[in-house]
Amino acid sequence: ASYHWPSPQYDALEALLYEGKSPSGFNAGNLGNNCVTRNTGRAPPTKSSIAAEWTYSSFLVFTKAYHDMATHNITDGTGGLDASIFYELDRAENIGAGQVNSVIDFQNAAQKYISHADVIALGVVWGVAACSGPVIPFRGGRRDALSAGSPGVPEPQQDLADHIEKFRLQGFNQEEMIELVACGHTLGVVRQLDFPEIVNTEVDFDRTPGFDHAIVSEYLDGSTRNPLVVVANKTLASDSRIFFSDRNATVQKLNSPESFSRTCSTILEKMINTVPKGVILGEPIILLPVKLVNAQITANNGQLIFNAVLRLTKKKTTVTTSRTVNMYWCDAIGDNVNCSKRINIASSPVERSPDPLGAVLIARGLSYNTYTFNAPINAQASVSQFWFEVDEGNGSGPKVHDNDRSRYFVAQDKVIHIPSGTSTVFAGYINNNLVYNTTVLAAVRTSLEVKLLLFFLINHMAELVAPEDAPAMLHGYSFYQSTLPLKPWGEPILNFEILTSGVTYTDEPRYITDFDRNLGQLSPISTVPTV
Ligand code: HEM
Repeated sequence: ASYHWPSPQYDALEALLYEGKSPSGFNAGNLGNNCVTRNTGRAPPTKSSIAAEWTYSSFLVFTKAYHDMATHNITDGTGGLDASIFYELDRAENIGAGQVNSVIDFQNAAQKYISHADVIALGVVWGVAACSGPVIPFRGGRRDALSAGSPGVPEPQQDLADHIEKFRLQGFNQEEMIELVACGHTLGVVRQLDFPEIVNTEVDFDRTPGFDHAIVSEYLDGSTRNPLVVVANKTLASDSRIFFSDRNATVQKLNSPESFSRTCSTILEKMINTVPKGVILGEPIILLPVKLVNAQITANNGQLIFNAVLRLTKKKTTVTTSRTVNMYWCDAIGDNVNCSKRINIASSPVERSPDPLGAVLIARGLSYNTYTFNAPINAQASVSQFWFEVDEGNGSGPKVHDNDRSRYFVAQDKVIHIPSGTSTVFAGYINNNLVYNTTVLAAVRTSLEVKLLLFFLINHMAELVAPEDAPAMLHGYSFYQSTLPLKPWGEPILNFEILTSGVTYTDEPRYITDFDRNLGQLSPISTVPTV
């Protein structure tokens, strides 16, 4: 199946996987810059520290992903990677306060198109890629459980037969069990806080922070400090029992960079794709070379604007200095409807490179640029279809990107979001959580009789009303406003729903801040006659 716009779920999963852009609006792209192997403790609750939290969260979530998946039972097909972990945190087998924090962070990251379970699976892909491991293929479509699953997480004091049986129930044979434990324990530590009978501080499973075969090479050459091997009380030496359970045959096979990377990619893919019976995962999410990131009608300083953002990927090594990108569009109403007379053109978009890159992009040696158009339009013309032309400036001529000839379109222009009247203001703390007041300004076509106008912000909802001190006129539109106190996590994302006499219009969720940054610079526009 090939990609065709609009595919909002694919777009959301693709952005999260490759750009590290969370559906709750938080940019987790910094994951790619770090392979943090120690949980240094929960950072104080400031906005800037959220990024740091994510860095180790993705890593901690790696453990959580296994713990979540461990509820799978091959006999009846129940359990698996289904985010049931949220209901299981009070179990002894899920010990570890840091882990609870990381799960709550990830809980907030899910949204309309992405389940919590998909975010947990992504944590594994990110965590491994950020630590220079393989890029595990990722599919979306996991479904969230509504209650706890059956217990199944192995614990160090259990004997070998017990562990073999637990992994068998999860769908892994003995060799796969050894692989999974080695691949999991190449990252991270055992903490005194959680396991005082094993360590009296924090001890790494191996000496290298990266995702590599040191976990098995150190074990095989006898230099290992792995707490689950060298612990004095041998009852707790579960890694030792597991690795030696086939006389080291499997760990020996894993003892090279290539075989470790290849085997771990396969076994971890199997782990994140272990889902309850009946859940069907989608195709692997591939990086889109050409992607429409955003398209909406909006306004600034009384000017109606058609805002569109195109994303183009490139190899990090290829520098394209002479690339030009133009946007073409047709009017939706008036005497030039659907380009009956003229085609509109916007040029010189604002070009941006990502800051910073997501882990999976770095691992793939890829980067991207976005091209933001802000074309001034008027309410009597609006926008129907649009498309792009890209010229790399290398003599090969312009290339049309028109969504496989069906072109892109603006979903609706009835209710529009006005970024300049939208703000989040720090309001204080509630139970150690930051609280912001979020004010949202929208404009609605004056011709519509509005019965109810709602906006949604993460899990919150509020009604918008005409503001007392309305901003300057916007021809063809009237303003509506509301303020909502909420505990945001990352950067808020919003969408509107408007009930008029007869029809309900809903717009797509958008990131407030993403969009704010892009406004202000209008694109030069021109027209050519339709031939
Ligand atoms: C018999 C099976 C297993 C046992 C007994 C076991 C036991 C443990 C223990 C005791 C810790 C220390 C946790 C802490 O101090 O908070 C740990 C950490 C960890 N385990 Fe396992 N584990 C097993 C299998 C796995 C598997 C299959 C994976 C993933 C594929 C995995 C991934 C991890 C990771 C990434 C950490 C480090 C977490 C961190 O640093 O925060 N483990 N494990």
